[in-house]
Amino acid sequence: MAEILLEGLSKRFGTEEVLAPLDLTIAEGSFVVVVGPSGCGKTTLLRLIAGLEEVSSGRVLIDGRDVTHTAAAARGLAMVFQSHALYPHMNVRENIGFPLKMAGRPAPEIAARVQAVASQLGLGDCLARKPCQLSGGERQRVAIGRALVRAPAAFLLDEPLSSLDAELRARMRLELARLHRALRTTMLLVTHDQIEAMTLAEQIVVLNAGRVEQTGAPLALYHAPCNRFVAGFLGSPTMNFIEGPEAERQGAHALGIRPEHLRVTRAQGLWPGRVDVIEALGAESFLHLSSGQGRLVARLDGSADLRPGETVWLTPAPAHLHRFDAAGRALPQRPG
Ligand SMILES: Nc1ncnc2c1ncn2[C@@H]1O[C@H](COP(=O)(O)OP(=O)(O)OP(=O)(O)O)[C@@H](O)[C@H]1O
Repeated sequence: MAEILLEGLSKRFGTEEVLAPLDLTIAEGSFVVVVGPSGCGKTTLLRLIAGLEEVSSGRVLIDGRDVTHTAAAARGLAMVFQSHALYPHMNVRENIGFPLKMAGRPAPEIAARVQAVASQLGLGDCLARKPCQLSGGERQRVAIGRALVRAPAAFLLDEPLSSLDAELRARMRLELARLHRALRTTMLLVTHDQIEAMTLAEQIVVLNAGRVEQTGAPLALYHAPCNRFVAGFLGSPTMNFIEGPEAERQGAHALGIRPEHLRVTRAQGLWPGRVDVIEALGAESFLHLSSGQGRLVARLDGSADLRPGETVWLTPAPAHLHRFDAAGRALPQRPG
């Protein structure tokens, strides 16, 4: 287990700055998720930490040791990639044991370590199988096992779930969370999937165009985003944004209200609206509405007793109304 400290870490490719200098502490044993849109620099950040890319400035410290110019293999970190890249001709036992074999460890030690890791990951019954005889989730666990067998100080995971289908991804999310709880090894995962970030992270780092927008606990960011980018990036369906006279009346350039905080009633409320489409999912429904404030989405528990075309009233919950200035920065909540 290790603490990873980044100090003023930055990266330029030629004249293009893909990561502005960033400071970040990844506490020992924690699960940190870096989330951001495609091309924002997530993979580059992992590669800098892993030692697969030279930094342009700044330092990487692992447990207080400056490893900025240390070779990747000597950093004691394990990187797990999107493509699990198992050796197809080797069985699970050989795949997991491969790094120890390469390191010239004696056969009895390899056998014992592989056995221990496989039972930790619930792979004890699959040791003789080849990758093509495994499910996607099992393959993923073998890839993690191969990293785990070297007892890494920390795991760096680059979109490890993105090649899986939706159902398996949801299952593997849970498995990763369980695994982290069992191992308590420091994990840094990068993803463009905000649901993965919200459900896995103890701490989220929102990255946008090479800059850290905000860092914090998932729900802290969800409820108190520091700007419009973070507000719009976290949450699904996304936050409703309202500009124009209504926002100005409330002393802001834009208002933000999440779908679950927009009340829909037949009795008079704040803004009139019309139901365009209802997405009924059973446990919840999403109402797509037209109003003088633009198109809005509201979330209701259960099914809605409403029909498309119906006129309704919309009222945002005042305690959950976000206000943003013209630069997109969050303004303080209005008292009352
Ligand atoms: N070796 C390189 N040379 C030049 N530019 C690069 C190189 N590697 C990455 N980039 C650029 O740096 C930026 C960040 O890339 P990076 O792969 O870190 O983004 P990402 O957030 O991981 O994206 P994605 O989610 O699509 O994988 C991109 O604009 C990319 O084109």
